Amino acid sequence: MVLAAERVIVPLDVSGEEDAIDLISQLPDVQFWKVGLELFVSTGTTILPTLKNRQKRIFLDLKFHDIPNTVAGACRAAGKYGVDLLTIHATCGRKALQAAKTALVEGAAEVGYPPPKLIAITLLTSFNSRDLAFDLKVPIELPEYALQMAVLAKESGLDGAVCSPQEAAQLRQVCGDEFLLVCPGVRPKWAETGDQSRTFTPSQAIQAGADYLVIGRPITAATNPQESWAKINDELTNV
Ligand SMILES: O=c1ccn([C@@H]2O[C@H](COP(=O)(O)O)[C@@H](O)[C@H]2O)c(=O)[nH]1
Repeated sequence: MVLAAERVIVPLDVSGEEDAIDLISQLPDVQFWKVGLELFVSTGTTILPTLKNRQKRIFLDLKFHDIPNTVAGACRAAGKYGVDLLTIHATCGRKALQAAKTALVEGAAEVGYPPPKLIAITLLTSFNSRDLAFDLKVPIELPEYALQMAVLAKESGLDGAVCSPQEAAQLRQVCGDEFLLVCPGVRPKWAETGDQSRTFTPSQAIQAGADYLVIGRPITAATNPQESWAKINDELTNV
């Protein structure tokens, strides 16, 4: 039996701290929250101690993408907040991924936190095959591209990858059981897809091998977020 509280991460994709705290209070069963670009750029780091004080786990999803020295500096700083998960784009390349991982572990250790997990974005879940081929001019099939990005992350010493649940089974098979797979692009049958292209339902995503599902708007934009959370939990308990 799968419990949403153990496997679902909910993004705080709002622009104000009050709205974020309101969501956290409305959904007391959510243990793992994602802080992404919208909230971080709007309000800075203040939500991080709020989450820690409530004993919540933190996925800091800032999707770093820069040269080795710069991502290393950002990761060293992020490690000092006591976050559990942090993202970087695999397309930063091997040297930047390695430098980022080393700096993140050192930053956390400097203030006595356990090492956070650094996971690589393989290919954003809003992309489809056409976007990859015609806009990015990548001349290989999408699943193979996502797999190669995950392999690069693993070879560079990262802890896992962010991938579409549609690619999770293949990544799991190639990268092994210890490699963390975090999957956005998850949509219950009753939810709108929105800007996500490569989606699976929550139960399909778990069956494909995802460790964590990131599910935002189907919960946070619902008239009754608690009811949506309960429906997702019901679906998962039957997996
Ligand atoms: O490839 C990616 C990487 C990150 N995300 C983030 O996940 C959530 C998804 O929210 P929904 O409302 O469930 O679509 C969002 O914060 C994205 O920034 C992603 O969707 N795809």
